[in-house]
Amino acid sequence: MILTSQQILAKAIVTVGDAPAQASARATTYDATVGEIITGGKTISSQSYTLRPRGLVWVVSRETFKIPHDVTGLATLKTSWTHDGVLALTLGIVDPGWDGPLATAIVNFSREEFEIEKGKPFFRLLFMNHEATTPKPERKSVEQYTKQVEKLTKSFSNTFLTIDSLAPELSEKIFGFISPKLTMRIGLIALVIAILSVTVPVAWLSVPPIYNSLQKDNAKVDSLLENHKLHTSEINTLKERTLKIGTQDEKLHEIEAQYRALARKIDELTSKTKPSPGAR
Ligand SMILES: Nc1ccn([C@H]2C[C@H](O)[C@@H](COP(=O)(O)OP(=O)(O)OP(=O)(O)O)O2)c(=O)n1
Repeated sequence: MILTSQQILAKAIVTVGDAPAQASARATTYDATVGEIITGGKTISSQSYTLRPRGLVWVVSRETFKIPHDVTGLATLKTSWTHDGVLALTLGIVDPGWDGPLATAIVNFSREEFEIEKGKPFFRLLFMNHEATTPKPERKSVEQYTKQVEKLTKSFSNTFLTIDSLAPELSEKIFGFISPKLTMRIGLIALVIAILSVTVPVAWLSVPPIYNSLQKDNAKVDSLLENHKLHTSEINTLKERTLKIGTQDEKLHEIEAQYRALARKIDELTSKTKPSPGAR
């Protein structure tokens, strides 16, 4: 059975300091309020704390919860905080026998700053009545619990990773660390790699066709050279033949000339030996 706020008061579950808690504005739950705000191992002394985006802070409730043996509590963050992009890392069960405040780590997941004010509600507590149990009592004062949280937050980050706000910080750190000269060299190397990544595959694809066509061209050149050799030898044979014909022509001319000379002599002799018409 869920306890009503009157039943919560009647069972004296909630106390603030030594005084019993005021009546809850809720019908069946109790709103725990911000008591101490702790970050980086220290308790904040001011009345409020501005939780920046990605910021993480611990909150300890102002109230102490003394849970009877027949009651179990359930703590959850106020919905309006969740709607503002603020979440609690530890919610959960409050066991029978627990006698102390409650605490949680609050993370700002929003892009806006979030104001945490002491005395303002942050947790909603639901209590359920059941058969009596025999739990081991666990008592913690607000001071003890605050000291305990201070100790654990010394080794706790006060920010939570949020990539969009982390990216500018990281790039600032990286490019602040790397000199502009080195940045330029890295840029140039990246450009060369980009160009190679485009040209190498293209070259790789076009080399085999070019190689094949070169081989074909070489074969053509070889066959042309062979033809040229054949033609050259044919031309030489023809030249030799022409020369022979030339010499035969000359000899023919010579014979003709001799023949003509002989014919002339025969004519001369004939004319000499022929009796003149008056000599008879
Ligand atoms: N936001 C919360 C939730 C619970 N508690 C308290 C009340 C619980 O009874 C006690 C133990 O809670 P859990 O059982 O959830 O935690 P553990 O299992 O780690 O603790 P343990 O093993 O010591 O019981 O812590 C708290 O201080 N703050």
